[in-house]
Amino acid sequence: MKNIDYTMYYVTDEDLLSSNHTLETSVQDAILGGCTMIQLREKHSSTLDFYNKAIKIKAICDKYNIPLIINDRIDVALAINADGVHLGQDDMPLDIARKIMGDGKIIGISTATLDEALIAQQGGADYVGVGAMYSTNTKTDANLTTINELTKIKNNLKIPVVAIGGINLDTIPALKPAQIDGVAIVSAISMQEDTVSATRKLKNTFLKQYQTKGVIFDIDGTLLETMNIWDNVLLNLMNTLNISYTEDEIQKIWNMGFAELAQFSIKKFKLDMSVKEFWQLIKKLSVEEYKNSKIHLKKGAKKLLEYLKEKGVKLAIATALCKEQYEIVLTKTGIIDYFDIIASSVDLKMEKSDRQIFDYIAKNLQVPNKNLIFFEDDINSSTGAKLAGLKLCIVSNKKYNGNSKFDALIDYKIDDFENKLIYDEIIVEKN
Ligand SMILES: Cc1ncc(COP(=O)(O)OP(=O)(O)O)c(N)n1
Ligand SMILES: Cc1nc(C(=O)O)sc1CCOP(=O)(O)O
Ligand SMILES: [Mg+2]
Repeated sequence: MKNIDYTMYYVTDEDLLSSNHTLETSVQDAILGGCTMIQLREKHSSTLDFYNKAIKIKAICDKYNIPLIINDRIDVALAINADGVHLGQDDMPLDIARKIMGDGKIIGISTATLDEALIAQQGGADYVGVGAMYSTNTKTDANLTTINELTKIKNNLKIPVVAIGGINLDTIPALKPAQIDGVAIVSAISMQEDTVSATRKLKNTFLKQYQTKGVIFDIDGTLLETMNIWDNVLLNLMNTLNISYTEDEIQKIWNMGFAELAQFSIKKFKLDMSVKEFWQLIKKLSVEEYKNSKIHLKKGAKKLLEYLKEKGVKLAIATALCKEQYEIVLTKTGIIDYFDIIASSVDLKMEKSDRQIFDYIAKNLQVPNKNLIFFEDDINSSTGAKLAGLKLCIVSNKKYNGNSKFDALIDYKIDDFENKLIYDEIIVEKN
């Protein structure tokens, strides 16, 4: 099956756009706000206009690697090589559409009942759009369906289920019992001036309905108070190499990854060493420091790990430390056995700014991405988690300056693990 994220599915309607937007800016901003899929729905355009718009929207979707679905028109979908088409009960029959489109394309089918949904699945649909959940001015001829029917559909289908019709910040929480794969939205995105923020709020509200079934922790600065150790590592690094960073540079260093620090230092001090040799030196110095120093867990960390284990929540680590480093600190602090998987970005050659490492952890834990939360102190290392559709909780750490560009990605912010918010809202849901 095609690996598509249906979480936040923006269905366009040019007539509804807020006056500060064009179709293109609206789609681009929805994507920046976390929309995972776009449907171009043009009910009044000529074929030429539809085609021209589709070409432009395809370029935006390709730029961000977001799937583009064309509403109703198989010819337009094929002409622009869209990812798929969405068909209603009165549109082209599914079997014919599949013959024309081929197996590689996504075909979504509108359904209002379990019977329709089962027929769509049997006929080879890739997903179903279920609605209208609530009456809506955007499509006045849609039959209403209930949350109960939606839940039945989700429980009886293997293919993804998205809800449509009157979905907004107020109605999303009611969808929770169905635990569907995503929401398809027109007006609650199109009509907003601040599309980025509106989309983000809708997505976060939707993601909150997923119970946390797995928690991923970063190590340095998040689970462990190891930042003073890294002060010493930096000092020893400067002494060993006979170099000196300015105060300003030291501030910036806390926001850099190891590779970036190596490249920066080698260039600045014209060091006669490779990035690999620089990393080996840091590794050696940090291993010494980890071995010789007292290492403290962040306040409340042990209690939280015990609590999560008892609740059957899967636990993982995503760290930039390699095995030799993390084994020392996790063993010294007595927490190494809590984790079902420890993923080192260095050992796996995957960046935390990329979603790959989070997809890897989710697969190994056998927990869907939507049910995972990532605790991290460095926002720069958190973009991958958001790209993978995880919830994100930042554990404040004074060493990191933060980055306003990424601030909007944060779902929760805490100072340490004693914060009641973790137990009352982040991990345990209040019904
Ligand atoms: C995701 C999704 N679900 C349902 C629809 C409605 O399709 P349809 O019934 O064909 O109505 P129109 O959108 O064509 O007016 C949809 N477009 N997307
Ligand atoms: C396009 C569409 N299809 C529906 C269905 O029930 O199949 S409801 C709908 C319109 C959804 O718009 P809004 O998010 O503004 O309510
Ligand atoms: Mg249609």
